[in-house]
Amino acid sequence: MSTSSPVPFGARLAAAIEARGRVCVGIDPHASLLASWGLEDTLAGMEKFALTATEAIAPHVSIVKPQAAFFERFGSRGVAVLARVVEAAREAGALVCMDVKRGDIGSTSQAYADAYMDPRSDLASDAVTVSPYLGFGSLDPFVETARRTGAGIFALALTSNPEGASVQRSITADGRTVAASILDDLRALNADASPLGSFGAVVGATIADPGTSLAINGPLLVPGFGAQGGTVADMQRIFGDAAANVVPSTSRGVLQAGPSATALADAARAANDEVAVLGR
Ligand SMILES: O=c1ccn([C@@H]2O[C@H](COP(=O)(O)O)[C@@H](O)[C@H]2O)c(=O)[nH]1
Repeated sequence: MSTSSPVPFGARLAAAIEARGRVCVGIDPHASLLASWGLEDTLAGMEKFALTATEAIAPHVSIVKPQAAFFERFGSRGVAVLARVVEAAREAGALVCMDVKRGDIGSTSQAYADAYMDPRSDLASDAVTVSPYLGFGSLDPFVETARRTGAGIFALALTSNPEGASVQRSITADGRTVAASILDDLRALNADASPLGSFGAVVGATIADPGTSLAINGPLLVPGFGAQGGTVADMQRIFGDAAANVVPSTSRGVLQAGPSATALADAARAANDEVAVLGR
């Protein structure tokens, strides 16, 4: 039996970005995209969309981000397709961030961590999005499971939707914003990590001034690039010196190029080229 420790997510992500670029492409089988691909809004249509997109895009990017909701809406058979997407992405050499935004009381969070981070589950991914809004400490099971399995987390800090600010920019009893306190907690988890910690934040490409340091020595998953209007210039403004740790994420911006596999691959490569400036 091997006793070697798993390579942490942060180190694996840093190497993947070096090899394949920093863009993350979301696998989001929206009903509207199925229609534009000429597919029916059925389980079979969703399966065709998700696997075509994953097989075309995953060989060209460091990481993909399936949005679980678009699979869950087809019930258990949709979740089975999600497991196949995870498998197909990994076979193509891409990391997988499962976008499920989970978080609950600690004992329930452990069950979510088992589902999405433990290799014994067919939904186990390299990283998972988590919600810290039951208190950062409620994420401990995700943190401990990540350390044990070599997975990572992305905690929602400053999300791309305009409604997020009403909670995330609220001032806590110690005078920090809620988002700043989440970022501080992530920075502490990443304190000794090199080249990159495994405990990341979600920060939208559509936000105004973050109002706090985004340097957490961990990855910054940045949705809102593309269809939601966020640009490379926005990311340079928002992230400043932390831009080197940014993983811009776009779903519809690439997926709308389908159903041609060649066009999807070209769109993924173009997105990668567009954001390459962030690391320089
Ligand atoms: O703050 C957040 C957190 C997550 N998302 C998710 O990212 C994609 C965005 O899709 P686009 O088509 O590129 O707009 C989607 O799955 C969201 O649930 C986000 O947008 N903002």
